[in-house]
Amino acid sequence: MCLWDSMIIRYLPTQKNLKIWKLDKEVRGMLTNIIKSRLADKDTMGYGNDLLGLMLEACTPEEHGHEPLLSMDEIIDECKTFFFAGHDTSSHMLSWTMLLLSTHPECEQKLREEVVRECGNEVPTGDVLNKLKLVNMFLLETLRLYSPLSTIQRKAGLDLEVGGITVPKGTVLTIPIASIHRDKEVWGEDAHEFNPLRFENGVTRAANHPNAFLSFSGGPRSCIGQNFAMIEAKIVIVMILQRFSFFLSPKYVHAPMDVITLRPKFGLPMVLKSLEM
Ligand code: HEM
Repeated sequence: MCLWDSMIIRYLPTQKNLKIWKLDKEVRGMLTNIIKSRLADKDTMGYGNDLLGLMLEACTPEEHGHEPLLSMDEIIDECKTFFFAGHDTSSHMLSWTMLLLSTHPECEQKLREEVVRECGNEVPTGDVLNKLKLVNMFLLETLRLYSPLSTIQRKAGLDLEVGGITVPKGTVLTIPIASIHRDKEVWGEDAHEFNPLRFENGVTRAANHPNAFLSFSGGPRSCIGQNFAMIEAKIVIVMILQRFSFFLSPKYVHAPMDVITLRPKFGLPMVLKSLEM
């Protein structure tokens, strides 16, 4: 198929396109309704103290004396970006964390001890989260072995040379995060093994190269939500460890599947037991 054909096909009413357009219309409709209700409640409730609220505030011409900085369509697109970039990535990180916790019961116990020591049965505060070194190392090791994004791409903006190879301007480079994360030359002989302690001295000292850990990418276009994602994951894991012991259901089939994000193909059936009983 030539480039022209592949461009044209996006506009034809194929079954796939009809589904895409229908879903896009639904998502846009949903977001438009949320935005409309924020605008309607503005005088009594303000725009809201979340990202959408901040965007709406920045775009209010009457308050800033200029044209809106973002159009309604752009605000909707930003909402979509944040939702899709932040939802599946975080939820799959949590799935893999639960898998590794249940297959490493000795770690589960150590993490629970840390959680009980630092925050008892309370909901963790920001200060407490910073003290959870083992939980942090566990999450990083989970991300290393099961990075929600297995590859990212970059387009060379100019002719350049990488590792002795000439890369012409315009070349699309795929950065194989999953392979780099399991490379013995980078992580040592135990690269394929689960060992959270490798992160004992921080992310930059865990491998032979300071930027070897790439789950959130690196540089100026790295993940803008990485701190949020780590805080969110820590809170969830702490609250589960406080309440439940768990093990993997015999029905679990290990089949990581890479569909934009890396997910367990057949889900993650688990058996949870309340610690209060
Ligand atoms: C474990 C969770 C997450 C992982 C593994 C992850 C991973 C990544 C990676 C690898 C990139 C770079 C993509 C590329 O260059 O092609 C990225 C970008 C991005 N992420 Fe995340 N992310 C996570 C959570 C989040 C959350 C919670 C949010 C928002 C609340 C978020 C928002 C974004 C946005 C907006 C970008 C684009 C940044 C830009 O292009 O400047 N991510 N993420």
